[in-house]
Amino acid sequence: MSLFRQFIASGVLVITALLSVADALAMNLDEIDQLFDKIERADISEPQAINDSIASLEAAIDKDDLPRVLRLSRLHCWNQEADTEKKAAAAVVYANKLLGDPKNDTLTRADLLLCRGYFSRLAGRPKDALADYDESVKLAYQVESPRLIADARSLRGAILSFEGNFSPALEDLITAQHLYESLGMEVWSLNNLTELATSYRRFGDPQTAIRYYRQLEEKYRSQGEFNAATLVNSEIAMAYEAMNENAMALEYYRKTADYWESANEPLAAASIYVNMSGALIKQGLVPEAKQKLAKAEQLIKIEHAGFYSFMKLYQAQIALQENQPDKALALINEGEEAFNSIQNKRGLAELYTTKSQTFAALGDWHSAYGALETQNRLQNELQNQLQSQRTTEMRTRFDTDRMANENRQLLENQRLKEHELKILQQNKLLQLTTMVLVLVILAIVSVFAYKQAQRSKLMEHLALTDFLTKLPNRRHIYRRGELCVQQAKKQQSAMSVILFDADHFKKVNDHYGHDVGDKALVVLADCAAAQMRKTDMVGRIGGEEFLVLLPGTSLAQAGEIAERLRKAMDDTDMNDISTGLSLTISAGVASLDKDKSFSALLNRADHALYQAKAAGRNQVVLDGPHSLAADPAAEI
Ligand SMILES: Nc1nc2c(ncn2[C@@H]2O[C@H](COP(=O)(O)OP(=O)(O)OP(=O)(O)O)[C@@H](O)[C@H]2O)c(=O)[nH]1
Repeated sequence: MSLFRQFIASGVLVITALLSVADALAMNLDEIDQLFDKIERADISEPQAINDSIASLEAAIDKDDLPRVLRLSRLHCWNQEADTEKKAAAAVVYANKLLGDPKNDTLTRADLLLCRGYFSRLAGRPKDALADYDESVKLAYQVESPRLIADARSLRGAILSFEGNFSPALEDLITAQHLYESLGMEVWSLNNLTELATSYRRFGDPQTAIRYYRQLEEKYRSQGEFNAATLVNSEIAMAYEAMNENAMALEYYRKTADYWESANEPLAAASIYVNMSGALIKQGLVPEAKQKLAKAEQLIKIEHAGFYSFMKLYQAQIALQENQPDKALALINEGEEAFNSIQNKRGLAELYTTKSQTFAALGDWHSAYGALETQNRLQNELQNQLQSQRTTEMRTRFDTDRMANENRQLLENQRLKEHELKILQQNKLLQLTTMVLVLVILAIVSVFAYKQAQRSKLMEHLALTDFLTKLPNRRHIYRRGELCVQQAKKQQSAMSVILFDADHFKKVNDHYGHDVGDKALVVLADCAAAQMRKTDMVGRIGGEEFLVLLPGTSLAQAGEIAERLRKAMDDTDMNDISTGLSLTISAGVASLDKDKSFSALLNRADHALYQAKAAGRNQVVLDGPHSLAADPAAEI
């Protein structure tokens, strides 16, 4: 029984161990995935912390775990340095190498293309970047990954917006915005919102831009990201200026410039001074504008073409107001060159207005008229552009509902896929647990069945065995007797029985006690069993009465056997059991006759035994003289 208990205990242990191994494994993979998520969501932003996390992922990921190996490869791609064009170009080469891996799945390929495009743009190759972004968006939709679609469309939107291609830019950026917000990816959502707001500003919708910028500023300030909040402030100032709300613009410019001064970022402050001067001049605050431009001039050089061009324009406007048209014209020429180099039409249009006024101040009416014509042409071009942009805006806004619907569908699909995956994983664990449980139950049932069979066998043995002598009991030997008779009849062979009984056993009990009587019976049983062949059977059929079955044995042979037994018993020394104890037996022998029934055979043996007793005991009597003559086996 203790073995059985041990077995159950070990079964329970196996289940517990298996479950805890599965648990530990899942925990480990969970931690790996959580770390991936953190890095990808930009929840970890310190470069050193990112490198450390990637190193620990490298150590933890099994090299046969392909999905995670590929996820790590994508992370490696994005983690390349690109603070110079040279480094960005090296990152493109690295991305190319990763893209060459034949084990890449579609999702990985899409992400690596995006990564290569990103570094191509930083390396000054916007066309390559756009081609990669296009391909990446296509693949991201194929694999229906909302995260990747958001990334690809955000990056593509930014580049399209920069190139002035507003319709597709807004569609990309709005889609990415919905997705990032739905996925709860805050850092990327804010990043994308900045692009979106700037696109609206560039596109001629400063009100919408300001609405987004204000959301961003609030968010950045609440997160303590003051540099980012200040960058947004300067965008707000520019948007107000575009709306001709110069007082508001100035308020934001001042706030921004003060921040960069106190943060010891003089170049950033200088660029704000340039932008600020335009609003100051429009507000009639010329001396302050002059003072700010003087400060800016110390740091803003020709390579900062965007600011340099406006700096020259504003300086020219001041020179003109101060009645110095020659100086103004020289400044205008420098500014014009810079505006042309960056193809800034809006700046050029403003510059040509000042140029026309300057020529007029110089009395050169012809050139003044020419400049005015150029200004008109530029203005018309800008107007037309604005018109087509308005149409674009209408279309994009109209399409917003469609984009939102598409995104909802996409996210729903993603949610379903994740749900299915979860169920699949749970099912696997369930299958494993069920298998283990079934095995354990089978083992337990087998042990039970085995034990039960053993017990039944024992019960049967006990039911057929005499408890004292361990010989077959009456039921057993009678059943065997019937079988032997049937077999003998079938085979036409002889069969005999000896029925023997201890003599005056009552006296033994009375004189020596019941215990001694028991022991004497055991000696008698052992003696009889020892005398017999394997095919014979001795059984105890009553208190001190025994039966011997002798298949294939004639009456005469049986008589001899009975005599041998009688003699053996008579010779047995029983002083070991009790001094002076001796025991004899009387036996009746009968052999299978015409009647051919076991009970008839027994009756005749019983009759012979009765005769042996009557004749004085300690003797063997064969069943009547007729039987000897009639016994066919006797002739064998
Ligand atoms: N010790 C012991 N005695 C038993 C057992 N079974 C029966 N007896 C006794 O055996 C005795 C049989 O007595 P009887 O039937 O009178 O026969 P007997 O004394 O042997 O006389 P004969 O058979 O005529 O020689 C009885 O006293 C029973 O109590 C047993 O298992 N153990």
